[in-house]
Amino acid sequence: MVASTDQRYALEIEQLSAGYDGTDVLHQVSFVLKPGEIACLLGPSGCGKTTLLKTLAGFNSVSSGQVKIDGRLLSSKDVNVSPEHRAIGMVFQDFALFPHFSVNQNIAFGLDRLSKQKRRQTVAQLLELVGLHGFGEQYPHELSGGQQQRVALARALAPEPTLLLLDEPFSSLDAELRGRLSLDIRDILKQRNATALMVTHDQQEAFAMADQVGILKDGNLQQWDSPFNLYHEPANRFVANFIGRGTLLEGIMRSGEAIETELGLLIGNRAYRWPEGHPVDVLIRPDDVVEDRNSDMSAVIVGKVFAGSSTLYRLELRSGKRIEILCPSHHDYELKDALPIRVQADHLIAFERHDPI
Ligand SMILES: Nc1ncnc2c1ncn2[C@@H]1O[C@H](COP(=O)(O)OP(=O)(O)OP(=O)(O)O)[C@@H](O)[C@H]1O
Repeated sequence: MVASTDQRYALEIEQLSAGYDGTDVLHQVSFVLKPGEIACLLGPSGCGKTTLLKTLAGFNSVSSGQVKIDGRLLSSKDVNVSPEHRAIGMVFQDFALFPHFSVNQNIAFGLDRLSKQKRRQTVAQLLELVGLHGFGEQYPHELSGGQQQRVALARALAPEPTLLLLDEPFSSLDAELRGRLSLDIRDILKQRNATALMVTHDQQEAFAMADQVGILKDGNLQQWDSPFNLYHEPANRFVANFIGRGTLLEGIMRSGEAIETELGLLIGNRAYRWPEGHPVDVLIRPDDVVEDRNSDMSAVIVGKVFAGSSTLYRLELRSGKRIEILCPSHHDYELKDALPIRVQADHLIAFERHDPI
């Protein structure tokens, strides 16, 4: 095994390509996780999220690149440390608790090396941590889905793995429970200073839980960044469309930071790299547009989704292009009303448009 000179990272993935039967599904994926960081992988179905977790866990071989955990080389073309020697914990969507073991026995499963007393102590601490004090003698079938998932987490954390992998751990739970549990689990992981990588389909969940989020498309990592940056600084059109809501509006550069669009001359508050006259597409998010009774620009309401404290309106512009706007829900409009609007954005993301107008 090769010891890394750089011990700052819990996980280092460098130029990793891996797949099945000689065909790569992941292509030169690189990112790092610091100790105690939580990251999520997002991407369309089939993009390779689970394959990446399986490769990190040691179930898939690597065709090129390498995986290091805590500075230890675990996977490369010539090295493949077996799953049980990787110090990795795993939590999957179907919990996979042992049905004939009590909660205590499930959590103690990977703790053979500890003395009986230490084992009992560790299990009690973990039960407390996951909010299941007093449930130790119960069996999995006597617990709710959320409680079972907490036991699965406690079991995975018990041997103090260097890295925890979670594959859609909340997907079989209802929406409300997922929301609560994801925040609880973030707190639990942070209290343990655990380093974790989670696959999810749910952007809100990823944003709520993760310090870093990776966006995969066709096995290629598009961006590895904080949730804030993914939303506000998407690296390309794919990320811009995939993350959050928004519309790409056609525009023409009028100066270093001004773009003419059908919503008027927009000042992007950033230096773009294109010359005057260059065609671009500007990303307009629902929070970039506000209602403004003094504006002489309006758009027709063609859709309305009430969401309690706010309402999302879909508006049709003169060109037929649709944008969305988020309004406080006490500002109530009807379909077909003309809503006066103004673009109010701190900064605007634009992409070069290759097609001539
Ligand atoms: N055991 C396997 N053998 C061969 N190909 C596989 C195997 N498992 C997955 N694949 C293929 O690898 C690609 C990536 O699959 P993977 O399960 O990693 O995607 P995913 O992003 O996790 O998808 P989802 O979001 O639908 O769970 C897909 O094209 C899939 O068909």
